[in-house]
Amino acid sequence: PKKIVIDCDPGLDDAVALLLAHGSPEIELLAVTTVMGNQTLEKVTRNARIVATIAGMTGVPIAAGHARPLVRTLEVAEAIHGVTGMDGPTVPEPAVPLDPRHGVDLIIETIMREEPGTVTLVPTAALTNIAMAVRREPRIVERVREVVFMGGSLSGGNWTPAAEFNVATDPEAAHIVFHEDWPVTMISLDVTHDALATDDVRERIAAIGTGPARFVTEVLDFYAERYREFHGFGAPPVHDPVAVARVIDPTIVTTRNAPIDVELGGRLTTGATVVDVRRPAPPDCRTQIGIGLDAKRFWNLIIDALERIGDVP
Ligand SMILES: Nc1ccc([C@@H]2N[C@H](CO)[C@@H](O)[C@H]2O)cc1
Ligand SMILES: [Ca+2]
Repeated sequence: PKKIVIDCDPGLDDAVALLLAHGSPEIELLAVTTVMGNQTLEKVTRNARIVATIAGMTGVPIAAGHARPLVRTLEVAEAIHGVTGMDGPTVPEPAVPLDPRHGVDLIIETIMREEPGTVTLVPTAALTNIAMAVRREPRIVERVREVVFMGGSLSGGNWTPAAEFNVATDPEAAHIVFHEDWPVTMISLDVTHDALATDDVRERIAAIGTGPARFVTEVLDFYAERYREFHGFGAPPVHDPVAVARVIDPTIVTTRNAPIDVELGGRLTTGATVVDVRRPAPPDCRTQIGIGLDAKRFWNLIIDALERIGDVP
């Protein structure tokens, strides 16, 4: 199985990404770290522990990372994820402990402990923890197998007209991560907008009939309601699990090599990911962007993972 660390801000879709990783035999989830974004660090960290409780995910360390962006001020996505950061579902009290280490230290320790080239970093939030990990221990760059990041956009943002939320929340951190000499695959809005939680998908998940499946149904129903309110359609893109699906089965996401940069000084465009697709990428280009998703196989992965998790006492 592929060893991964998920750095997340649960977050309705982060929650689905965690369950997909936990229920997939192709994934060995070594650690979960949290970072501010969809809600405050305190709230998203509580949510990560709640998801672990629902999934019966014991033995995977969960550690909190940074509470603020490197330079700018935090604006949470409360309108979408709610005041708790995971509104909608009825949830238990978290019964999985919080690891006392800082999330950045857990990322570094995990990578430095495992065989070089075996750990994939899967950030599904602002890149603050990843950037700080790189600055604190530069040796992780050569040891990480790949960074598979949900974020960015080739065609307009969802937080500003130009910027996707995870990059807009901490553009300087994203700039750091995209300019290190490691392979980065950017799973952008252009790919995740095909990961739509349609009524049919939600019914198939509800039919699984287990506790975790009920939780995901309630998450997606709430998310759909919010998307209808804000974007006028009720089949919301479930962004974060697409990054995990890419690690599980790379053929589910088609990609192409392209240089990626981040705007830090635009009056209207700060946080925009600027991808150069004018010509074939130079041979030493280590960044690639998602350009297509096999949505049918994507949702089959999620349903399979939930069926494998089964009911949790
Ligand atoms: N409207 C909206 C804002 C933020 C997010 C979060 N940011 C990323 C998508 O932009 C995902 O990681 C998701 O958790 C999703 C929807
Ligand atoms: Ca997220």
